[in-house]
Amino acid sequence: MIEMIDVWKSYSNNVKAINGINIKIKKGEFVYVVGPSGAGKSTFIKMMYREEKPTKGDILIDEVNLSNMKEKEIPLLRRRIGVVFQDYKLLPTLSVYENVAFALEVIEEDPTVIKRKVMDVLEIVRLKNKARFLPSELSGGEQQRVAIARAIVNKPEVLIADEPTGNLDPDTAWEIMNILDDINHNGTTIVMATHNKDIVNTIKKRVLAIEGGRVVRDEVRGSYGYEA
Ligand SMILES: Nc1ncnc2c1ncn2[C@@H]1O[C@H](COP(=O)(O)OP(=O)(O)OP(=O)(O)O)[C@@H](O)[C@H]1O
Repeated sequence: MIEMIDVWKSYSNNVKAINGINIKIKKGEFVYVVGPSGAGKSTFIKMMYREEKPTKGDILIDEVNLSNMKEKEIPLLRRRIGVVFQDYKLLPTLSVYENVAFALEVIEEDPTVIKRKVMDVLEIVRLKNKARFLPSELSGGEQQRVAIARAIVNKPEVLIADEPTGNLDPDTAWEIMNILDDINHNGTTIVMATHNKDIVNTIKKRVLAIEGGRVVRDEVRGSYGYEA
């Protein structure tokens, strides 16, 4: 369902971040993206939701080619792909409920449908009881759970996570992983960049290791392979 064919990415400062990547990710897979700092993991991930455009090559999500996608088509793509970041990126003046509902309001969903969908998804991340809270009134793990709820409320086919446990203590990181694992078991494809050695070595999944903008390892039930 996700395919990269001979993908290259140079930034305007001439940094060559991705240097010829060919990969296929099947529907329902869970893939860890690992590698040293500066290896190109974030760039690889950003190209999957068209935050960055490849300099060369094709990126296909099902039949849609992101490389020649028009700007006006991007919002439709973002409905099919949920994204979670290390720093949550919640809107600070909106409540938990409003942060999640926002993703549906922008697509003009019916208000009663919005309410049902938001409460359903807050149930999945176990935050129904904090729906009226502001992000600043939540712990880091709770904020990340809101961000996950927002990312999955549109029922995307793919969930992309860039270091989702990077700011969290080990126990909270495990809690987030268990939620991501549940979401994956319900059929959502997950691609997650991470530096968390314990998680990668314990919850075994496919591992793509990137170094110098190339895939240097692709293992079905891989290990982290670097010192933490
Ligand atoms: N917007 C940008 N403009 C110019 N260069 C960039 C930009 N973003 C990333 N780079 C460069 O591209 C290379 C790959 O960066 P990237 O953020 O993809 O690595 P990473 O593997 O995610 O690193 P980390 O683990 O530290 O987050 C680095 O040399 C980085 O400095």
